[in-house]
Amino acid sequence: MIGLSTAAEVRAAEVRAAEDVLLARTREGALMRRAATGLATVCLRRLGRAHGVRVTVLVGGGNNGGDALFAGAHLAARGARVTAVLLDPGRAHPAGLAALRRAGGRVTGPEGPDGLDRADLVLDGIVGIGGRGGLRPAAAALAERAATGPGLTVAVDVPSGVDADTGAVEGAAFPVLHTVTFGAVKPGLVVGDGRGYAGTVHLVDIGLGPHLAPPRAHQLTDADVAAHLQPPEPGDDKYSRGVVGVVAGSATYPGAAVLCTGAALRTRAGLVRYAGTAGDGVRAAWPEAIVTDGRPADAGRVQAWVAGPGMGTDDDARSVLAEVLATDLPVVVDADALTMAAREPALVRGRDAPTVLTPHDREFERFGVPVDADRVGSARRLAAELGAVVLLKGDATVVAAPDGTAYVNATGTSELATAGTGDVLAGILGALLATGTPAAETAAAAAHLHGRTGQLAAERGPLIAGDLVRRLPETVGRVREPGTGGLRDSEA
Ligand SMILES: NC(=O)C1=CN([C@@H]2O[C@H](COP(=O)(O)OP(=O)(O)OC[C@H]3O[C@@H](n4cnc5c(N)ncnc54)[C@H](O)[C@@H]3O)[C@@H](O)[C@H]2O)[C@@H](O)CC1
Ligand SMILES: Nc1ncnc2c1ncn2[C@@H]1O[C@H](COP(=O)(O)OP(=O)(O)O)[C@@H](O)[C@H]1O
Ligand SMILES: [K+]
Repeated sequence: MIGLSTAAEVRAAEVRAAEDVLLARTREGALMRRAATGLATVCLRRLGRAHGVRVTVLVGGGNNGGDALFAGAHLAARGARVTAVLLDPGRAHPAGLAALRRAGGRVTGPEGPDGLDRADLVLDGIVGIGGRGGLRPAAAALAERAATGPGLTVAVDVPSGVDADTGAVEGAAFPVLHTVTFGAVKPGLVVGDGRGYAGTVHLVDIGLGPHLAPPRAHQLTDADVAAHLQPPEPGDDKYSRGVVGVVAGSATYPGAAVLCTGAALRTRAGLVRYAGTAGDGVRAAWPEAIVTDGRPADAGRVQAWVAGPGMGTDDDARSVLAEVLATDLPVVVDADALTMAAREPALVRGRDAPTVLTPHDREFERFGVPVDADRVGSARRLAAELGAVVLLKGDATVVAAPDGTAYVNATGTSELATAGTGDVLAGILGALLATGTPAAETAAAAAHLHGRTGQLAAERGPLIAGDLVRRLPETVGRVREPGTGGLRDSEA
Protein backbone atom coordinates (compact mmCIF):
# COMPACT_ATOMS: atom_id res chain seq x y z
CA MET A 1 0.00 0.00 0.00
CA ILE A 2 1.37 3.42 -0.90
CA GLY A 3 0.73 6.10 1.74
CA LEU A 4 -0.32 9.53 0.49
CA SER A 5 0.96 12.23 2.87
CA THR A 6 -0.11 15.86 2.96
CA ALA A 7 2.31 18.80 2.89
CA ALA A 8 1.82 19.34 6.64
CA GLU A 9 2.55 15.68 7.39
CA VAL A 10 5.70 15.79 5.26
CA ARG A 11 6.88 19.03 6.89
CA ALA A 12 6.40 17.59 10.38
CA ALA A 13 8.38 14.49 9.36
CA GLU A 14 11.10 16.66 7.83
CA VAL A 15 11.52 18.51 11.12
CA ARG A 16 11.81 15.25 13.06
CA ALA A 17 14.17 13.74 10.48
CA ALA A 18 16.36 16.84 10.44
CA GLU A 19 16.70 16.64 14.23
CA ASP A 20 17.74 13.02 13.86
CA VAL A 21 20.22 13.86 11.16
CA LEU A 22 21.80 16.55 13.31
CA LEU A 23 22.03 14.20 16.29
CA ALA A 24 23.88 11.80 14.04
CA ARG A 25 26.29 14.65 13.24
CA THR A 26 25.48 14.39 9.55
CA ARG A 27 25.88 17.55 7.51
CA GLU A 28 23.17 20.17 7.73
CA GLY A 29 21.01 20.12 4.61
CA ALA A 30 21.35 16.36 4.34
CA LEU A 31 17.68 15.92 3.41
CA MET A 32 17.96 18.39 0.56
CA ARG A 33 21.12 16.70 -0.70
CA ARG A 34 19.41 13.30 -0.65
CA ALA A 35 16.45 14.79 -2.50
CA ALA A 36 18.69 16.43 -5.11
CA THR A 37 20.77 13.28 -5.65
CA GLY A 38 17.60 11.23 -6.17
CA LEU A 39 16.24 13.85 -8.55
CA ALA A 40 19.44 13.96 -10.62
CA THR A 41 19.52 10.16 -10.74
CA VAL A 42 15.99 9.96 -12.15
CA CYS A 43 16.86 12.64 -14.74
CA LEU A 44 20.05 10.85 -15.80
CA ARG A 45 18.17 7.56 -16.12
CA ARG A 46 15.57 9.22 -18.34
CA LEU A 47 18.09 11.15 -20.45
CA GLY A 48 20.46 8.22 -20.84
CA ARG A 49 23.48 10.60 -20.87
CA ALA A 50 24.57 13.93 -19.40
CA HIS A 51 27.45 15.19 -21.50
CA GLY A 52 26.41 18.15 -23.65
CA VAL A 53 22.76 17.90 -22.65
CA ARG A 54 21.10 21.34 -22.37
CA VAL A 55 19.37 21.71 -19.02
CA THR A 56 17.22 24.62 -17.86
CA VAL A 57 16.56 24.81 -14.13
CA LEU A 58 13.65 27.04 -13.08
CA VAL A 59 14.41 28.23 -9.57
CA GLY A 60 11.92 29.79 -7.13
CA GLY A 61 12.78 31.51 -3.86
CA GLY A 62 12.31 28.52 -1.52
CA ASN A 63 13.75 25.12 -0.78
CA ASN A 64 12.13 23.65 -3.86
CA GLY A 65 14.47 25.87 -5.87
CA GLY A 66 17.30 24.64 -3.61
CA ASP A 67 16.62 21.04 -4.57
CA ALA A 68 16.61 22.02 -8.22
CA LEU A 69 19.91 23.94 -7.93
CA PHE A 70 21.71 21.04 -6.22
CA ALA A 71 20.35 18.60 -8.84
CA GLY A 72 21.50 21.03 -11.54
CA ALA A 73 24.97 20.99 -9.95
CA HIS A 74 25.04 17.16 -10.14
CA LEU A 75 24.14 17.27 -13.83
CA ALA A 76 26.65 20.05 -14.56
CA ALA A 77 29.39 18.04 -12.83
CA ARG A 78 28.64 15.23 -15.30
CA GLY A 79 29.06 17.50 -18.28
CA ALA A 80 25.55 18.86 -18.83
CA ARG A 81 25.19 22.51 -19.98
CA VAL A 82 23.08 23.81 -17.13
CA THR A 83 21.43 27.23 -16.92
CA ALA A 84 19.54 28.22 -13.79
CA VAL A 85 16.79 30.81 -14.24
CA LEU A 86 16.28 32.62 -10.93
CA LEU A 87 12.75 33.93 -10.53
CA ASP A 88 13.71 35.89 -7.46
CA PRO A 89 17.52 36.29 -7.58
CA GLY A 90 17.71 37.81 -4.09
CA ARG A 91 16.08 34.74 -2.50
CA ALA A 92 17.55 31.84 -4.44
CA HIS A 93 18.94 29.12 -2.12
CA PRO A 94 22.52 30.37 -1.44
CA ALA A 95 24.20 26.98 -0.92
CA GLY A 96 22.43 25.51 -3.97
CA LEU A 97 23.46 28.49 -6.08
CA ALA A 98 27.08 28.21 -4.95
CA ALA A 99 27.10 24.47 -5.73
CA LEU A 100 25.74 25.08 -9.21
CA ARG A 101 28.32 27.80 -9.93
CA ARG A 102 31.15 25.61 -8.64
CA ALA A 103 30.04 22.84 -11.01
CA GLY A 104 30.19 25.23 -13.97
CA GLY A 105 26.48 26.06 -14.29
CA ARG A 106 25.30 29.43 -15.68
CA VAL A 107 22.84 31.68 -13.89
CA THR A 108 20.38 34.20 -15.34
CA GLY A 109 17.61 36.41 -13.99
CA PRO A 110 13.90 35.81 -14.48
CA GLU A 111 14.02 36.80 -18.15
CA GLY A 112 15.83 33.49 -18.80
CA PRO A 113 18.28 32.67 -21.57
CA ASP A 114 17.54 32.71 -25.28
CA GLY A 115 16.45 29.28 -26.38
CA LEU A 116 14.78 28.49 -23.06
CA ASP A 117 12.27 26.41 -24.98
CA ARG A 118 14.98 24.39 -26.75
CA ALA A 119 16.36 22.68 -23.62
CA ASP A 120 16.69 18.89 -23.56
CA LEU A 121 15.57 18.91 -19.93
CA VAL A 122 13.58 21.47 -17.95
CA LEU A 123 13.61 21.08 -14.16
CA ASP A 124 10.69 22.80 -12.47
CA GLY A 125 11.90 24.02 -9.09
CA ILE A 126 9.66 27.08 -8.96
CA VAL A 127 7.58 26.01 -5.99
CA GLY A 128 6.90 22.77 -4.11
CA ILE A 129 4.85 22.04 -1.02
CA GLY A 130 5.19 25.69 0.01
CA GLY A 131 3.04 26.82 -2.92
CA ARG A 132 -0.27 28.59 -2.50
CA GLY A 133 -2.73 28.99 -5.37
CA GLY A 134 -1.95 29.11 -9.07
CA LEU A 135 1.42 30.45 -10.22
CA ARG A 136 1.99 34.18 -9.89
CA PRO A 137 2.31 36.06 -13.21
CA ALA A 138 6.12 36.05 -13.53
CA ALA A 139 6.34 32.35 -12.67
CA ALA A 140 3.39 31.54 -14.94
CA ALA A 141 5.02 33.32 -17.90
CA LEU A 142 8.30 31.48 -17.40
CA ALA A 143 6.58 28.12 -16.98
CA GLU A 144 4.59 28.70 -20.15
CA ARG A 145 7.73 29.44 -22.18
CA ALA A 146 9.62 26.48 -20.78
CA ALA A 147 6.74 24.07 -21.27
CA THR A 148 6.45 24.75 -25.00
CA GLY A 149 9.76 23.07 -25.84
CA PRO A 150 10.24 19.47 -26.96
CA GLY A 151 12.51 18.48 -24.06
CA LEU A 152 11.88 16.30 -21.05
CA THR A 153 10.01 18.15 -18.30
CA VAL A 154 10.55 17.09 -14.69
CA ALA A 155 8.86 18.60 -11.65
CA VAL A 156 10.79 18.87 -8.40
CA ASP A 157 8.58 17.37 -5.66
CA VAL A 158 5.31 18.82 -7.05
CA PRO A 159 4.47 20.44 -10.42
CA SER A 160 4.48 24.15 -9.64
CA GLY A 161 0.96 25.53 -9.32
CA VAL A 162 -0.60 22.20 -8.27
CA ASP A 163 -1.96 21.98 -4.72
CA ALA A 164 0.06 19.15 -3.19
CA ASP A 165 -2.74 18.12 -0.83
CA THR A 166 -5.74 18.13 -3.13
CA GLY A 167 -4.59 18.18 -6.75
CA ALA A 168 -6.49 21.44 -7.28
CA VAL A 169 -5.07 23.73 -9.96
CA GLU A 170 -6.25 27.29 -9.41
CA GLY A 171 -4.80 29.17 -12.37
CA ALA A 172 -1.49 28.57 -14.11
CA ALA A 173 0.59 25.46 -13.38
CA PHE A 174 3.47 23.62 -15.05
CA PRO A 175 2.49 20.32 -16.71
CA VAL A 176 5.35 17.82 -16.75
CA LEU A 177 6.12 14.33 -18.02
CA HIS A 178 7.67 13.22 -14.72
CA THR A 179 7.47 14.29 -11.10
CA VAL A 180 10.22 13.30 -8.69
CA THR A 181 8.72 13.59 -5.23
CA PHE A 182 10.51 13.34 -1.90
CA GLY A 183 9.78 11.38 1.24
CA ALA A 184 6.16 10.49 0.44
CA VAL A 185 3.75 10.68 -2.48
CA LYS A 186 1.49 13.68 -2.02
CA PRO A 187 -2.23 13.21 -2.76
CA GLY A 188 -2.26 16.06 -5.28
CA LEU A 189 0.04 14.10 -7.60
CA VAL A 190 -2.42 11.26 -8.08
CA VAL A 191 -5.90 12.80 -7.90
CA GLY A 192 -7.89 15.62 -9.48
CA ASP A 193 -6.33 17.93 -12.04
CA GLY A 194 -2.90 17.48 -10.41
CA ARG A 195 -2.76 13.90 -11.64
CA GLY A 196 -2.71 15.11 -15.24
CA TYR A 197 -0.03 17.72 -14.51
CA ALA A 198 2.30 15.33 -12.65
CA GLY A 199 2.88 12.68 -15.33
CA THR A 200 4.72 9.62 -14.03
CA VAL A 201 5.46 9.90 -10.32
CA HIS A 202 8.82 8.74 -8.93
CA LEU A 203 9.26 8.54 -5.17
CA VAL A 204 12.71 9.28 -3.73
CA ASP A 205 13.31 7.97 -0.22
CA ILE A 206 15.01 10.68 1.83
CA GLY A 207 14.65 8.84 5.13
CA LEU A 208 11.33 10.36 6.28
CA GLY A 209 9.64 6.97 6.66
CA PRO A 210 10.07 6.48 10.42
CA HIS A 211 9.07 10.09 11.08
CA LEU A 212 5.87 10.23 9.01
CA ALA A 213 2.48 10.11 10.75
CA PRO A 214 0.30 7.21 9.54
CA PRO A 215 -1.28 8.50 6.32
CA ARG A 216 -5.06 8.89 6.07
CA ALA A 217 -5.07 8.31 2.32
CA HIS A 218 -3.62 5.39 0.38
CA GLN A 219 -3.13 3.86 -3.02
CA LEU A 220 -3.47 0.10 -3.43
CA THR A 221 -1.05 -1.97 -5.48
CA ASP A 222 -1.66 -5.27 -7.29
CA ALA A 223 -0.18 -7.05 -4.28
CA ASP A 224 -2.73 -5.45 -1.93
CA VAL A 225 -5.60 -6.35 -4.23
CA ALA A 226 -4.33 -9.91 -4.66
CA ALA A 227 -5.24 -10.49 -1.01
CA HIS A 228 -8.90 -9.88 -1.96
CA LEU A 229 -8.75 -12.34 -4.86
CA GLN A 230 -7.39 -15.50 -3.34
CA PRO A 231 -8.47 -18.74 -5.05
CA PRO A 232 -10.79 -21.15 -3.23
CA GLU A 233 -9.19 -23.46 -0.69
CA PRO A 234 -9.74 -27.22 -0.57
CA GLY A 235 -12.39 -26.89 2.14
CA ASP A 236 -14.38 -24.19 0.30
CA ASP A 237 -17.77 -24.67 -1.33
CA LYS A 238 -19.98 -22.34 -3.33
CA TYR A 239 -21.59 -20.93 -0.17
CA SER A 240 -18.44 -20.37 1.85
CA ARG A 241 -16.92 -18.15 -0.84
CA GLY A 242 -19.51 -15.42 -0.49
CA VAL A 243 -22.93 -15.37 -2.15
CA VAL A 244 -23.81 -12.17 -3.99
CA GLY A 245 -27.35 -10.90 -4.53
CA VAL A 246 -28.09 -8.57 -7.44
CA VAL A 247 -31.16 -6.36 -7.78
CA ALA A 248 -30.71 -4.56 -11.06
CA GLY A 249 -32.15 -4.17 -14.53
CA SER A 250 -35.75 -4.04 -15.65
CA ALA A 251 -37.81 -5.17 -18.58
CA THR A 252 -36.68 -1.97 -20.35
CA TYR A 253 -33.03 -2.21 -19.24
CA PRO A 254 -32.03 -5.89 -18.97
CA GLY A 255 -28.45 -5.09 -20.03
CA ALA A 256 -27.49 -3.55 -16.71
CA ALA A 257 -28.57 -6.71 -14.89
CA VAL A 258 -26.65 -8.92 -17.31
CA LEU A 259 -23.43 -6.89 -16.97
CA CYS A 260 -23.64 -6.58 -13.20
CA THR A 261 -24.44 -10.27 -12.65
CA GLY A 262 -21.74 -11.32 -15.10
CA ALA A 263 -19.13 -9.18 -13.40
CA ALA A 264 -19.99 -10.66 -10.00
CA LEU A 265 -19.75 -14.20 -11.41
CA ARG A 266 -16.50 -13.59 -13.19
CA THR A 267 -14.76 -11.88 -10.26
CA ARG A 268 -14.75 -14.57 -7.64
CA ALA A 269 -18.20 -15.32 -6.24
CA GLY A 270 -19.16 -18.86 -5.32
CA LEU A 271 -22.74 -18.10 -6.25
CA VAL A 272 -24.74 -15.16 -7.63
CA ARG A 273 -28.46 -14.79 -7.03
CA TYR A 274 -30.52 -12.38 -9.09
CA ALA A 275 -33.93 -10.95 -8.15
CA GLY A 276 -35.88 -8.68 -10.45
CA THR A 277 -37.79 -8.09 -13.63
CA ALA A 278 -34.89 -8.72 -16.05
CA GLY A 279 -34.75 -12.40 -15.09
CA ASP A 280 -35.18 -13.72 -18.63
CA GLY A 281 -32.20 -11.76 -19.90
CA VAL A 282 -30.05 -12.84 -16.97
CA ARG A 283 -31.06 -16.52 -17.38
CA ALA A 284 -30.17 -16.41 -21.07
CA ALA A 285 -26.78 -14.79 -20.51
CA TRP A 286 -25.74 -16.51 -17.26
CA PRO A 287 -27.14 -19.99 -16.69
CA GLU A 288 -24.79 -20.14 -13.67
CA ALA A 289 -26.85 -17.53 -11.79
CA ILE A 290 -29.86 -18.43 -9.67
CA VAL A 291 -32.69 -16.21 -10.83
CA THR A 292 -36.01 -15.28 -9.28
CA ASP A 293 -38.59 -12.98 -10.83
CA GLY A 294 -39.75 -12.15 -7.30
CA ARG A 295 -38.45 -9.89 -4.57
CA PRO A 296 -35.03 -9.93 -2.87
CA ALA A 297 -36.44 -12.02 -0.01
CA ASP A 298 -37.38 -14.73 -2.54
CA ALA A 299 -33.81 -15.00 -3.85
CA GLY A 300 -32.39 -17.03 -0.95
CA ARG A 301 -29.53 -16.19 1.41
CA VAL A 302 -26.72 -13.91 0.29
CA GLN A 303 -23.78 -12.23 2.00
CA ALA A 304 -23.93 -8.91 0.12
CA TRP A 305 -26.35 -7.07 -2.16
CA VAL A 306 -25.75 -4.93 -5.21
CA ALA A 307 -28.67 -2.62 -5.92
CA GLY A 308 -29.35 -0.11 -8.62
CA PRO A 309 -28.10 -0.50 -12.19
CA GLY A 310 -31.07 -0.10 -14.53
CA MET A 311 -33.65 -0.93 -11.84
CA GLY A 312 -35.65 2.28 -12.30
CA THR A 313 -36.79 4.71 -9.64
CA ASP A 314 -40.53 4.07 -9.38
CA ASP A 315 -42.40 2.95 -6.24
CA ASP A 316 -41.69 -0.74 -6.89
CA ALA A 317 -37.98 -0.05 -7.29
CA ARG A 318 -38.00 2.05 -4.14
CA SER A 319 -39.59 -0.73 -2.10
CA VAL A 320 -37.08 -3.30 -3.43
CA LEU A 321 -34.21 -0.97 -2.48
CA ALA A 322 -35.70 -0.37 0.96
CA GLU A 323 -36.01 -4.13 1.49
CA VAL A 324 -32.34 -4.69 0.66
CA LEU A 325 -31.18 -1.76 2.80
CA ALA A 326 -33.25 -3.05 5.73
CA THR A 327 -31.08 -6.20 5.88
CA ASP A 328 -27.98 -6.43 8.05
CA LEU A 329 -25.83 -7.17 4.99
CA PRO A 330 -23.33 -5.03 3.06
CA VAL A 331 -25.10 -3.21 0.20
CA VAL A 332 -23.67 -1.52 -2.90
CA VAL A 333 -25.89 1.43 -3.84
CA ASP A 334 -25.33 2.29 -7.51
CA ALA A 335 -27.04 4.13 -10.40
CA ASP A 336 -30.86 4.32 -9.93
CA ALA A 337 -30.46 3.32 -6.28
CA LEU A 338 -28.31 6.43 -5.83
CA THR A 339 -31.04 8.60 -7.31
CA MET A 340 -33.52 7.14 -4.80
CA ALA A 341 -31.07 7.41 -1.88
CA ALA A 342 -30.38 11.06 -2.74
CA ARG A 343 -34.13 11.75 -2.64
CA GLU A 344 -34.42 9.91 0.65
CA PRO A 345 -31.06 9.76 2.50
CA ALA A 346 -32.75 8.13 5.50
CA LEU A 347 -32.71 4.92 3.44
CA VAL A 348 -28.92 4.65 3.82
CA ARG A 349 -28.24 6.66 6.99
CA GLY A 350 -27.89 4.76 10.23
CA ARG A 351 -27.39 1.28 8.77
CA ASP A 352 -25.24 -0.98 10.96
CA ALA A 353 -23.90 -3.04 8.05
CA PRO A 354 -21.59 -1.42 5.49
CA THR A 355 -23.15 0.62 2.69
CA VAL A 356 -21.04 1.59 -0.32
CA LEU A 357 -22.35 4.36 -2.58
CA THR A 358 -20.79 4.48 -6.05
CA PRO A 359 -21.69 7.83 -7.65
CA HIS A 360 -20.14 9.61 -10.59
CA ASP A 361 -20.03 13.41 -10.20
CA ARG A 362 -23.63 14.09 -11.29
CA GLU A 363 -25.02 11.35 -9.07
CA PHE A 364 -22.87 12.62 -6.19
CA GLU A 365 -24.22 16.17 -6.49
CA ARG A 366 -27.80 14.93 -6.19
CA PHE A 367 -27.01 14.46 -2.48
CA GLY A 368 -26.67 18.24 -2.22
CA VAL A 369 -22.88 18.14 -1.72
CA PRO A 370 -20.80 19.67 -4.55
CA VAL A 371 -17.80 17.86 -5.99
CA ASP A 372 -15.13 20.54 -5.79
CA ALA A 373 -11.49 20.52 -6.94
CA ASP A 374 -10.61 18.56 -3.78
CA ARG A 375 -12.16 15.23 -4.78
CA VAL A 376 -10.90 13.32 -1.74
CA GLY A 377 -12.28 16.05 0.54
CA SER A 378 -15.61 15.99 -1.29
CA ALA A 379 -15.94 12.21 -0.92
CA ARG A 380 -14.96 12.43 2.76
CA ARG A 381 -17.68 15.02 3.40
CA LEU A 382 -20.46 12.91 1.90
CA ALA A 383 -19.17 9.73 3.60
CA ALA A 384 -19.20 11.45 6.99
CA GLU A 385 -22.63 12.94 6.40
CA LEU A 386 -24.24 9.64 5.42
CA GLY A 387 -22.16 7.29 7.57
CA ALA A 388 -21.43 5.28 4.43
CA VAL A 389 -18.44 4.49 2.25
CA VAL A 390 -18.43 6.70 -0.86
CA LEU A 391 -16.71 5.60 -4.06
CA LEU A 392 -16.55 8.70 -6.28
CA LYS A 393 -15.88 7.63 -9.87
CA GLY A 394 -13.59 9.46 -12.21
CA ASP A 395 -10.31 9.06 -14.03
CA ALA A 396 -8.82 8.59 -10.56
CA THR A 397 -11.64 7.06 -8.57
CA VAL A 398 -11.67 8.05 -4.90
CA VAL A 399 -13.00 6.01 -1.97
CA ALA A 400 -13.70 7.60 1.41
CA ALA A 401 -14.93 6.09 4.65
CA PRO A 402 -16.92 8.00 7.29
CA ASP A 403 -13.81 8.17 9.53
CA GLY A 404 -11.86 9.96 6.78
CA THR A 405 -9.76 7.01 5.63
CA ALA A 406 -9.42 7.41 1.87
CA TYR A 407 -8.04 5.64 -1.18
CA VAL A 408 -7.14 7.00 -4.61
CA ASN A 409 -7.22 4.52 -7.46
CA ALA A 410 -4.09 4.12 -9.56
CA THR A 411 -5.39 1.96 -12.41
CA GLY A 412 -7.73 2.55 -15.34
CA THR A 413 -7.91 4.14 -18.76
CA SER A 414 -10.11 6.77 -20.34
CA GLU A 415 -11.43 3.97 -22.62
CA LEU A 416 -13.63 3.14 -19.61
CA ALA A 417 -15.75 6.19 -20.44
CA THR A 418 -18.40 4.06 -22.13
CA ALA A 419 -21.90 2.97 -21.11
CA GLY A 420 -22.23 0.05 -18.73
CA THR A 421 -18.72 0.02 -17.27
CA GLY A 422 -20.17 1.29 -13.98
CA ASP A 423 -22.56 -1.70 -13.88
CA VAL A 424 -19.50 -3.94 -14.15
CA LEU A 425 -17.80 -2.12 -11.27
CA ALA A 426 -20.90 -2.62 -9.10
CA GLY A 427 -20.83 -6.37 -9.79
CA ILE A 428 -17.11 -6.65 -9.01
CA LEU A 429 -17.64 -4.73 -5.78
CA GLY A 430 -20.55 -6.95 -4.72
CA ALA A 431 -18.46 -10.07 -5.28
CA LEU A 432 -15.61 -8.74 -3.14
CA LEU A 433 -17.88 -7.39 -0.37
CA ALA A 434 -19.61 -10.78 -0.04
CA THR A 435 -16.42 -12.14 1.50
CA GLY A 436 -16.88 -9.85 4.50
CA THR A 437 -13.68 -7.78 4.16
CA PRO A 438 -13.69 -4.13 5.39
CA ALA A 439 -15.86 -2.06 3.07
CA ALA A 440 -13.63 0.92 2.23
CA GLU A 441 -10.53 -1.06 1.32
CA THR A 442 -12.72 -3.57 -0.52
CA ALA A 443 -14.26 -0.77 -2.57
CA ALA A 444 -10.76 0.47 -3.41
CA ALA A 445 -9.76 -3.06 -4.41
CA ALA A 446 -12.79 -3.28 -6.71
CA ALA A 447 -11.90 0.02 -8.39
CA HIS A 448 -8.31 -1.20 -8.82
CA LEU A 449 -9.39 -4.49 -10.42
CA HIS A 450 -11.93 -2.69 -12.63
CA GLY A 451 -9.25 -0.27 -13.84
CA ARG A 452 -6.75 -3.06 -14.48
CA THR A 453 -9.38 -4.93 -16.48
CA GLY A 454 -10.01 -1.79 -18.50
CA GLN A 455 -6.28 -1.44 -19.21
CA LEU A 456 -6.09 -5.05 -20.34
CA ALA A 457 -9.18 -4.79 -22.55
CA ALA A 458 -7.97 -1.50 -24.05
CA GLU A 459 -4.73 -3.09 -25.23
CA ARG A 460 -6.76 -4.41 -28.17
CA GLY A 461 -8.43 -1.08 -28.95
CA PRO A 462 -11.69 0.53 -27.89
CA LEU A 463 -13.62 -1.45 -25.31
CA ILE A 464 -17.27 -1.96 -24.42
CA ALA A 465 -18.53 -2.96 -21.00
CA GLY A 466 -18.99 -6.61 -21.99
CA ASP A 467 -15.27 -6.80 -22.80
CA LEU A 468 -14.55 -6.06 -19.15
CA VAL A 469 -16.70 -8.98 -18.04
CA ARG A 470 -14.93 -11.26 -20.54
CA ARG A 471 -11.44 -10.15 -19.47
CA LEU A 472 -12.08 -10.25 -15.71
CA PRO A 473 -10.85 -13.81 -15.05
CA GLU A 474 -7.58 -13.13 -16.87
CA THR A 475 -7.10 -9.90 -14.93
CA VAL A 476 -7.82 -11.62 -11.63
CA GLY A 477 -5.18 -14.20 -12.54
CA ARG A 478 -2.63 -11.51 -13.36
CA VAL A 479 -3.31 -9.49 -10.23
CA ARG A 480 -3.01 -12.62 -8.09
CA GLU A 481 0.52 -13.03 -9.36
CA PRO A 482 1.98 -9.52 -9.63
CA GLY A 483 5.04 -9.38 -11.82
CA THR A 484 4.03 -12.22 -14.09
CA GLY A 485 1.28 -10.53 -16.05
CA GLY A 486 3.02 -7.63 -17.70
CA LEU A 487 0.79 -5.03 -16.03
CA ARG A 488 3.06 -2.69 -14.12
CA ASP A 489 2.30 -0.86 -10.93
CA SER A 490 2.86 2.90 -11.08
CA GLU A 491 6.48 3.81 -10.48
CA ALA A 492 5.43 5.40 -7.23
N1 LIG B 1 12.06 21.09 4.56
C1 LIG B 1 12.94 20.13 4.26
O1 LIG B 1 13.63 19.59 5.10
C2 LIG B 1 13.04 19.67 2.86
C3 LIG B 1 12.37 20.36 1.83
N2 LIG B 1 12.50 19.99 0.56
C4 LIG B 1 12.01 20.84 -0.53
O2 LIG B 1 11.47 22.03 -0.04
C5 LIG B 1 10.22 22.28 -0.61
C6 LIG B 1 9.44 23.16 0.30
O3 LIG B 1 10.21 24.33 0.44
P1 LIG B 1 9.65 25.70 1.00
O4 LIG B 1 8.90 25.48 2.25
O5 LIG B 1 10.80 26.61 1.05
O6 LIG B 1 8.58 26.13 -0.06
P2 LIG B 1 8.64 26.16 -1.65
O7 LIG B 1 10.01 26.29 -2.16
O8 LIG B 1 7.81 25.04 -2.12
O9 LIG B 1 7.81 27.46 -1.96
C7 LIG B 1 8.18 28.71 -1.40
C8 LIG B 1 8.51 29.69 -2.50
O10 LIG B 1 7.51 29.69 -3.49
C9 LIG B 1 6.95 30.98 -3.62
N3 LIG B 1 5.54 30.78 -3.97
C10 LIG B 1 4.53 30.29 -3.19
N4 LIG B 1 3.38 30.23 -3.89
C11 LIG B 1 3.67 30.67 -5.14
C12 LIG B 1 2.89 30.85 -6.32
N5 LIG B 1 1.58 30.57 -6.34
N6 LIG B 1 3.49 31.32 -7.44
C13 LIG B 1 4.81 31.61 -7.43
N7 LIG B 1 5.60 31.48 -6.34
C14 LIG B 1 5.03 31.01 -5.22
C15 LIG B 1 7.19 31.64 -2.31
O11 LIG B 1 7.20 33.05 -2.46
C16 LIG B 1 8.56 31.08 -1.97
O12 LIG B 1 9.57 31.76 -2.67
C17 LIG B 1 9.65 20.93 -0.89
O13 LIG B 1 8.66 20.93 -1.88
C18 LIG B 1 10.89 20.18 -1.33
O14 LIG B 1 11.13 20.42 -2.71
C19 LIG B 1 13.44 18.93 0.20
O15 LIG B 1 14.68 19.57 -0.01
C20 LIG B 1 13.58 17.90 1.25
C21 LIG B 1 13.89 18.50 2.58
N1 LIG C 1 -12.08 9.40 -18.46
C1 LIG C 1 -12.07 8.31 -17.69
N2 LIG C 1 -10.90 7.75 -17.31
C2 LIG C 1 -10.89 6.64 -16.54
N3 LIG C 1 -12.01 6.01 -16.10
C3 LIG C 1 -13.19 6.50 -16.45
C4 LIG C 1 -13.30 7.67 -17.26
N4 LIG C 1 -14.62 7.93 -17.44
C5 LIG C 1 -15.31 6.97 -16.78
N5 LIG C 1 -14.44 6.11 -16.17
C6 LIG C 1 -14.80 4.96 -15.34
O1 LIG C 1 -15.83 4.23 -16.00
C7 LIG C 1 -16.87 3.89 -15.09
C8 LIG C 1 -18.16 4.57 -15.57
O2 LIG C 1 -19.17 4.37 -14.63
P1 LIG C 1 -20.63 5.01 -14.83
O3 LIG C 1 -20.51 6.45 -15.17
O4 LIG C 1 -21.43 4.63 -13.64
O5 LIG C 1 -21.14 4.24 -16.13
P2 LIG C 1 -22.51 3.48 -16.44
O6 LIG C 1 -23.57 4.11 -15.57
O7 LIG C 1 -22.76 3.72 -17.90
O8 LIG C 1 -22.29 2.05 -16.14
C9 LIG C 1 -16.39 4.32 -13.71
O9 LIG C 1 -15.73 3.26 -13.09
C10 LIG C 1 -15.40 5.44 -14.02
O10 LIG C 1 -14.40 5.58 -13.03
K1 LIG D 1 8.15 22.25 -8.43
